Amino acid sequence: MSAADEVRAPLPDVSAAPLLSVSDLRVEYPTEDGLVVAVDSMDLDVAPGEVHCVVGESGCGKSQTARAVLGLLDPPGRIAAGSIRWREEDGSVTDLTTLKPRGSVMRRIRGGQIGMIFQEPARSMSPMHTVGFQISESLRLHRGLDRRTARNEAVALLEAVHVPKAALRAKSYPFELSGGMRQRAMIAVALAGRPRLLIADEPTTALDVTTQAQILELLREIRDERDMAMVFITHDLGVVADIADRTTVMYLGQAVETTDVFGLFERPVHPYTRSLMRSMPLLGRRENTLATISGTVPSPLERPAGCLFHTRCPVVREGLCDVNEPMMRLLPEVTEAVQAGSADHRLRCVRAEEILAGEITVRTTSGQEGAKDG
Ligand SMILES: Nc1ncnc2c1ncn2[C@@H]1O[C@H](COP(=O)(O)OP(=O)(O)OP(=O)(O)O)[C@@H](O)[C@H]1O
Repeated sequence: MSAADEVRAPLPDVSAAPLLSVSDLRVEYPTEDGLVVAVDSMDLDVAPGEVHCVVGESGCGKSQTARAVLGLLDPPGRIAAGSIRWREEDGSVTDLTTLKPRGSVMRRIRGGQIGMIFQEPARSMSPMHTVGFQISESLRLHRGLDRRTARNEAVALLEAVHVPKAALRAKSYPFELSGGMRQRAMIAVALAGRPRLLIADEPTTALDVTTQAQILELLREIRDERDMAMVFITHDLGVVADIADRTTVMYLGQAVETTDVFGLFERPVHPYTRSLMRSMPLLGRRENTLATISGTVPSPLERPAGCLFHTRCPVVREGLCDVNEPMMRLLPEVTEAVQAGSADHRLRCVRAEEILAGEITVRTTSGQEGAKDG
């Protein structure tokens, strides 16, 4: 059984109006060395109730995309182009890029309708206040509860995320808790506003393997119990196999392939996605050697012309890939893809048809796949 087979079915309906729709997003940082383009032409649609994983190597713009959505870019970072459309409960749509990051509307959405958890609880929890106080404050701000009700509800939330002796732990400061318990407390804070979307940025990366599995299990349970979607940022394909409904693969600030979890594991097409899949350890993989992706990620100060991946691509065609900037488009072999359940498989590669037709295969440096053409 492949890793993807273990993911629960059925997948959420992606034809439903997206809850979150990031379109053509560009995030820039003017620096002394020049303009850093952290995110460019980035698209990301999240359907109601789906777990959408965002994967890619370090520095590819996963966190910057999430922080742009949350209005949490550090100065001098700025959204230079694009839209971030958020569907409100009443069906109306708000473009989050038009809101003041610290304004009242954004504060109502962030931490309320959109919850967030990070790798480091210190980024979303204060070391100065008890865990119970922080959950209560969120309950009061986003749900208008009075002090006493909020206190009781905070303990109930800690119980819901399986913190033992919740009433006692509510009186603890974050630093008094173990890593796993702190992560659970942070999840309780995030859930206090009854979010319809939870943005989780590498929430399990710093944890040991056992605790990581427990937190993933908790997140799955929460998603199934509450009507909540999740954007889950990770560089770990094992985590993707465990939790994702859909996945967007990012390279150098943009989405290069987006597909449901079956498409990702059974039928990845983009040469970068294929290389990435070969380079990451996965439970149950038969080969015991891992490939490396040749070359290094170009500097975001000097982004290549044409396809951003062409400088490392094993099937680059000179005169084509280094010239033409590929657009995001639907998988060409639509009929078969639809039958396989990947109706919304999109990617950014001008050679996708040749790859799909088997005219070229993507060779990685460990050489598990042979090339029919170069
Ligand atoms: N304050 C800043 N000033 C300049 N560049 C920045 C700043 N913050 C982020 N960047 C750049 O934005 C790009 C994207 O960073 P981001 O943190 O989103 O990557 P990531 O994919 O989340 O990586 P990781 O997995 O390591 O967290 C990187 O090239 C990074 O150097």
